[in-house]
Amino acid sequence: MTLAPSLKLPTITAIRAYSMGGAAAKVHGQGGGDYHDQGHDHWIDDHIATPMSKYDEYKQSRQSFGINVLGTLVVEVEASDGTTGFAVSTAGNPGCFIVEHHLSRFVEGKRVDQIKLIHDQMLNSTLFYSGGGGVVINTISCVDLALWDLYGKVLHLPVYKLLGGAVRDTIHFYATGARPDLAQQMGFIGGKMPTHWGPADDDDGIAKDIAMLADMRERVGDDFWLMFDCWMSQTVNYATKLAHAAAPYKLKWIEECFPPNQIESYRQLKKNMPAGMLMTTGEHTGTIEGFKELSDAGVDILQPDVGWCGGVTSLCEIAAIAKSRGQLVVPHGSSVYSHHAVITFTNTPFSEFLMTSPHADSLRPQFDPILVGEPVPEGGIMTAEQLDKPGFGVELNRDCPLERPFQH
Ligand SMILES: C[C@H](O)[C@H](O)CC(=O)C(=O)O
Ligand SMILES: [Mg+2]
Repeated sequence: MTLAPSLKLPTITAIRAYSMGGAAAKVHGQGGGDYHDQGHDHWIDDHIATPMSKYDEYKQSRQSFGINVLGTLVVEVEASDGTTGFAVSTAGNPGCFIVEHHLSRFVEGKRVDQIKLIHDQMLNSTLFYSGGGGVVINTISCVDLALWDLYGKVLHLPVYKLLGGAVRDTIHFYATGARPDLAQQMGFIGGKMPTHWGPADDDDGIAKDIAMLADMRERVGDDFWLMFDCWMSQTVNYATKLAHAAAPYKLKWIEECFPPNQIESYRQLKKNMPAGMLMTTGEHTGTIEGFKELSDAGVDILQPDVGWCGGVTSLCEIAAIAKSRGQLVVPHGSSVYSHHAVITFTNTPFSEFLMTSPHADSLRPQFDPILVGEPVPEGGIMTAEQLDKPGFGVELNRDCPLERPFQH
């Protein structure tokens, strides 16, 4: 078959990987693709419950145990017609090594539309060291996103149009941060707060997080959604007690109570949940098999991070798993990479906006400062028009302190 002349697509001539921030860098606390790499006076590092909270010395700050060691990974791909695409995720220098010395062989020389083939080759060739998740899958996700960006930029189409087009004109957002009451004033439909206490604090911990919820419910009134994000910090018993204590305050969902592979814990919690409250998780799950297991366990909302689950190519597969079960897929906040996908999903009625302003009191683009032109919801809403630019509609901010630690 010969393609129409206009459809003769260029090939990929080069892939380059850069890092910013993280433990290997001289400059820290900027944000970027590793949104946990913020300054010290930031809500996202203020005594949030984690699996490390059982150690007193790691209770106060997630940076103290290394949540920001990886830093930002930037992957840039260049086509034979001179077009470039790029993406960012969380993988820093280790990601740069994997891209330059391993994944580059599957990318260079392929046509810009061969994304699914490259995706399959990246996943299968890394199975012997990926463990089905973590920094390897973050890296593969970043390459996948860069390829979609390049494809859109070559065709002069936004990624959401390449994926089949928008199923709605707008995306409505809830906000994650320390101040749901301020998010309400900004037009968001709900607010998700981190829990600050966990099983090591026992009933006292539950009482303190419920006091925070009660105070927030008082501020926002009855109809605004409030949710808890538990960042893998709990046990089934603790999560069950917390969920029941939160029910009178109309907690909409309880998120990521356990580490990603504790499928049995999710199955148990689902059985114990108060009527009407949702159980959600998925941001640290890196395979479609993992999402199938979470779906089987009865998770109500699957929450893949498109930068950590295999990219847009995997996110579409995960959305299909959820759809086949009547479950929702509401990705973990990942800005444009998520917006372009979710506007095409029938089972994503709303999405997440992660507040990266230090006090969660103003709108700051999630991956600030690494993307130029990163859109933010206006009045809690984003329109399809805001996404109507080639690729993911953003450019790389070359004023950021990018390093290229490896070259092939
Ligand atoms: C606030 C949470 O601990 C985490 O930093 C972000 C997250 O899990 C989410 O947005 O969901
Ligand atoms: Mg979360």
